[in-house]
Amino acid sequence: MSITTELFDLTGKVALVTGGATGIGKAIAKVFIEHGCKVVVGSRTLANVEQAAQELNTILEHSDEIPMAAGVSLDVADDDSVQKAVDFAIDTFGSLDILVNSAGIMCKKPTADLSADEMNNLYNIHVTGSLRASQAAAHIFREQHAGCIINIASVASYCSLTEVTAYASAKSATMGLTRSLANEWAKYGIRTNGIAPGFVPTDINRKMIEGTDRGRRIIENTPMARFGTSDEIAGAAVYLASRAGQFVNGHTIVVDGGYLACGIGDTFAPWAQPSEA
Ligand SMILES: NC(=O)c1ccc[n+]([C@@H]2O[C@H](COP(=O)([O-])OP(=O)(O)OC[C@H]3O[C@@H](n4cnc5c(N)ncnc54)[C@H](O)[C@@H]3O)[C@@H](O)[C@H]2O)c1
Ligand SMILES: O=C(O)C(=O)C[C@H](O)[C@H](O)CO
Repeated sequence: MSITTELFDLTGKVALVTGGATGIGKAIAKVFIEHGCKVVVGSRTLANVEQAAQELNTILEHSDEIPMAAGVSLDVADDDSVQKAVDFAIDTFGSLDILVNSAGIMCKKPTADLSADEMNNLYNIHVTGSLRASQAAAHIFREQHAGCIINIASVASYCSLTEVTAYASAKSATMGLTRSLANEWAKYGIRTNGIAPGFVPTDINRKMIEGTDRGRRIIENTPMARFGTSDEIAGAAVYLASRAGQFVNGHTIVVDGGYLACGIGDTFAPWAQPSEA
């Protein structure tokens, strides 16, 4: 094995990926397996995670004989369910080294109509859900004085996007959670970082951005002039989880095709665009 490969090698590691049956979480599970990591994918519907695990087990030759993936029913809004998922990872693969908090939901509506319940629900899934899973995993990480937590934030952690106030608030808090865990838990050998993806059409946002004016404006404001793919987000997770990222702690890496860097003041303000006449 070359030195370069070893730098990113995850052989012998075990990861739990919340929301790992679809989208970005599933892509992270896939690239982890390609780098030697065993992965438990967790999501609310058992049939979905079992199907995802079955697919993930076909990635590597012979992985059906030595399974690299397993699925567990997981609701990050429920303490017991989160603890059971962590226990499942230990029972199935013998350890837990990496937690990826990718579970998420969207709520799009004008802020004037946003209810406190909707706001709290988004916060509960994205922020408190990540806290629950991180606390459960940290029991294991502290015993072994090693562990890596990766929280999936968003470009919405950094800038305003129209009519996704609950989501953007929760994603901003995700970055705060990341910094706090990085600060408090480094002494236990735990590193906590985040990834802030740009716009990737997945179940969470496809209807909002594929073939819509909103999507067109996003692409116009992205220097690479396209949406990203889940696979393009996943590489950052390998970097953060492997020896390559072993001194990185408390940061959120933006992977957005240049969206945040290019000046997005007019992104969602069509009334501010110069007239075509
Ligand atoms: N797609 C994007 O453009 C984009 C951009 C930035 C950040 N994100 C974030 O990336 C993460 C993954 O989203 P995605 O784009 O892959 O969408 P996705 O809808 O494919 O993935 C979200 C997953 O979370 C699961 N989930 C929802 N509630 C859950 C709960 N209570 N418990 C357990 N699992 C639950 C869903 O079933 C789904 O599998 C989310 O946190 C999302 O906010 C996505
Ligand atoms: O605001 C939009 O149009 C979105 O699609 C929101 C994205 O899904 C959001 O940035 C994902 O974190």
